[in-house]
Formats: sequence, C-alpha cells, structure tokens
Amino acid sequence: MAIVINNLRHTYMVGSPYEKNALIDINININDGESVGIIGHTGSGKSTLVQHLNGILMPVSGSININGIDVNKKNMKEIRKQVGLVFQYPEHQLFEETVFKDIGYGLSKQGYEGKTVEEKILQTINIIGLDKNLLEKSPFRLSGGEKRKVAIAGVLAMKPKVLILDEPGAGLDPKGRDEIYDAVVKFKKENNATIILVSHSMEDLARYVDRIIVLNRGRIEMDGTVAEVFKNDELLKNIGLSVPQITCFMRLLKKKLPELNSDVFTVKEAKEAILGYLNKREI
Ligand SMILES: Nc1ncnc2c1ncn2[C@@H]1O[C@H](COP(=O)(O)OP(=O)(O)OP(=O)(O)O)[C@@H](O)[C@H]1O
Repeated sequence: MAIVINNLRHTYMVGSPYEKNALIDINININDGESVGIIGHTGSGKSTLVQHLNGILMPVSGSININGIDVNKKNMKEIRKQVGLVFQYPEHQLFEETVFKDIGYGLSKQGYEGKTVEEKILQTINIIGLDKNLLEKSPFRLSGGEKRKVAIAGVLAMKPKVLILDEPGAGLDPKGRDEIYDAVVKFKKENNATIILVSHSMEDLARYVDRIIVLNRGRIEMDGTVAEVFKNDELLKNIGLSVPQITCFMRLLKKKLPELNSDVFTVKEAKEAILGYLNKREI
C-alpha cells in the first residue's frame, strides 16, 4: 500500500474565534501505481488534504503513512524524497537565473551533482516537452505555459514515487493543459508512480484517473471508480458538482437510442460508442 490515511483531522486556527475544521475523519488507502483524482467544491479541503501528504501540514489527529514511513517532523527528509507536490500555479515559485538551475534546484538539495544533474534534467525536459535551447534562458522570460512546465519539471526531475498535482492545468489553454497532463501520464508509465490529481474538472479526472475521491465540507462524500462516482449524479448535484457534459449528452441520447452504450465519460469514448452503434446499424 503506497498511502494509508487513518482518521485524519485538520483544524485551522485552533482555539481562535476563526477555528475551522477543514478535514474530518478522513480514511483513504491508495495502492502503488494508482491514479486518484480529488474533487470537491471550493473550500472542501482538497489542498489541505494534499499538503498533509508531504508534511507541509501536520494532522491535528490521525495518521498518514507513505510507503511504510509515518509522516511526522522527524521523517520529513525521507517523505519529501518519496512525495513530490506540485502546488497550484507552481510557476510563482520559480526563482533561479536559468531554467537549468531552476529544474536542478531540488536535485542539488538531494545531493546530486554535475553530470548526473544534467542527465536527469535532460530526461525530464524530454518528458515535459521543453526545448533544450531554453535551459540557459531566464525562466522569467518564458511564456506562461513554458514557466508551468519548468516548475513541474523541477518536481518530476526528482522522480518521486508519489506525484501530487494541485490543479496543474489551471489557467492554461486546452493545448497547454493537454501537454501537461500527457507529461504526467508519461512520467507515471516510465516510473510506475502513484498519481494524485486535484482538479475542479470532472472532464479532466475522467480522462486521467481511475478513481475519484469527492470531498464535501472536509469529509469524504464518495470514493470509487469513475463509473461508480458518475452514477450518483443526484448526490453530485447536491454538493455543487456534476458529471461531464458529454456523459449527460450520451445519457440523453440513450433515451432515443436504447442500444447505445451511454456509460462513457470522455469525448473519445463517446465517439467510439456512437461509431460502434452506427456500424452495428449498418450491418
Ligand atoms: N491557512 C488557513 N487558515 C485558516 N483557514 C484556512 C486556511 N487554509 C484553508 N482554510 C480553510 O479551510 C477550508 C479548506 O480549504 P482548502 O484550501 O483546503 O480547500 P480547497 O478545496 O482546496 O479549495 P479551493 O478549491 O478553493 O482551492 C476552507 O474553508 C478554507 O477557508
């Protein structure tokens, strides 16, 4: 088991008039190599949850174990080696003079030097799709999408066993978003990493993860496969979420065409279902 979270609770501003229970009774087990999405309305506790997984926040009560190591202040170095966290808008944290130095910053902190750092950086820009010519440029002279790639590359270069991304596509155009997600898929394949993806988009989760955890006011409302979660449209609606538009469309279409497979969650699956249906009709 890669990640075991037991009865996790987190309260902000304990003892003050602004005390806030951000996470309540969170129990989650995630296997090695799983791709898990976390979704929930704004303020439901998603960022608070993922910040516990690499020790930025410590639980008020409960425990978190990652690959056999308890998350606590004493084990922080080991935990940070295992878990890479890409924050929302990670490009705001770029600070080195060159792209090369920025991507290599974490590697040098881990004790890597010289040729090894260079090799790891070259491998990583290949995964994320950054041009080698950019390495000596200032990260501040890049486009928004390129800056985002540099920031994510800095985490990927350390090859974490668990990779957490908090809204990695936020603010990017569809092409930029696809490039980032495709890089994550490639990284996962090459490293058998466990992926945790925080997103507001059911469309993105349907495309990129196998399991979805739905948070609502700090509690787990649902935890299941994409198909299991998308079956509960009423419950999702009640907490301000909804299944992807393509799923709604296919469910409507099925009312007219009962033989159509409407159990689809992405545009690609919908195309296949419609073509399959038409082919059968032609026979
Ligand atoms: N540093 C903090 N101090 C006090 N309260 C906080 C702090 N950070 C978050 N909270 C509160 O905790 C709750 C959960 O916040 P969190 O950022 O985890 O939600 P989220 O689901 O990630 O939201 P979003 O989708 O808007 O990013 C919210 O009610 C928020 O106001």
